[in-house]
Amino acid sequence: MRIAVPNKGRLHEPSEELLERAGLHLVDGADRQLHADTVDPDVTVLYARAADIPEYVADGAADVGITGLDQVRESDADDLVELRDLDFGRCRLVLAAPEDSHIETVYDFEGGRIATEFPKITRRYFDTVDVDVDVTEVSGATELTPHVDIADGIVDITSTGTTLRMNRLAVVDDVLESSVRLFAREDTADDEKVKQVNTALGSVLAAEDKRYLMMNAPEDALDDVKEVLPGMGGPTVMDIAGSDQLAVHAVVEERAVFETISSLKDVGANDILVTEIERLVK
Ligand SMILES: Nc1ncnc2c1ncn2[C@@H]1O[C@H](COP(=O)(O)OP(=O)(O)OP(=O)(O)O)[C@@H](O)[C@H]1O
Ligand SMILES: O=P(O)(O)OC[C@H]1O[C@H](OP(=O)(O)OP(=O)(O)O)[C@H](O)[C@@H]1O
Ligand SMILES: [Mg+2]
Repeated sequence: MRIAVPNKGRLHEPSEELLERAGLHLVDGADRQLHADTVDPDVTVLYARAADIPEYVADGAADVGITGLDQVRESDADDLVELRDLDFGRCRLVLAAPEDSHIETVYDFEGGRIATEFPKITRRYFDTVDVDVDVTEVSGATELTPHVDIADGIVDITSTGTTLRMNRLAVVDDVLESSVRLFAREDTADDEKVKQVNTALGSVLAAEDKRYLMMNAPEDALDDVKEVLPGMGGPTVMDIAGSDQLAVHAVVEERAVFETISSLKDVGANDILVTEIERLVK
């Protein structure tokens, strides 16, 4: 089974890190630039440009791919199946125009020119709103084009909004919300190995906002402790040899940890440990 992963750019490192955390450790080969083996002899990694990954999966060069939804939508590939939102590379594709222009809505672009790295998504968007524009494909620095009279507006990626602001551009409309997805072909989506990889990646995401709490508590405090712990399926309770205390373990939401610890102390729990969870397979 081959996984296509971005070879550079901002998605490269987080994609590799996610595979590592999922237990699919990469084994260094001489040609790590092109592909890599993993600890699972049946799973290899193919490195490709983020924009080429949907095609690689569609053509069968890889069985699953990791790249932005924007890239999947911009590709010609149509038999791709999304398996999971991997929850990084979050950004928006927006329609933007110079702040000092008279453009306020998409309809003000009628008969105008749009520059973008995403011509297909852009044409589809303008078709949907039934506005006739001339779409010019550029390969970068899209934000500059309205200032050099190449375009009246752009469709481009934004996340913090810094680049738009720096180029005195204002958002006119949202075109697409994107984040990195794991996707497959229709004919690979149900493969056993594909499912295993999907489960492994999902287990990392499921663990991310959870913490494992361990504590000791006097026996007569157990009911109160249980009351405080919202844990999945209730806490695990164990006897401690030679002690009248119990050991209590539970998984809790990360954002509830602070409050939970105060409440646990109030009802008599002590020696409370909080640890991260690497993976959580349900
Ligand atoms: N500012 C951003 N914030 C969040 N995600 C982003 C941002 N810019 C791009 N992305 C996501 O990352 C993907 C790849 O962008 P990136 O800039 O890393 O690659 P690239 O520009 O295609 O790289 P290169 O041109 O160097 O090969 C985009 O398709 C999008 O899904
Ligand atoms: O809203 P912001 O946080 O400013 O992010 C938006 C910018 O990020 C991306 O560029 P990137 O940094 O990937 O550079 P690139 O043009 O070389 O791809 C994108 O093309 C925008 O220009
Ligand atoms: Mg970029």
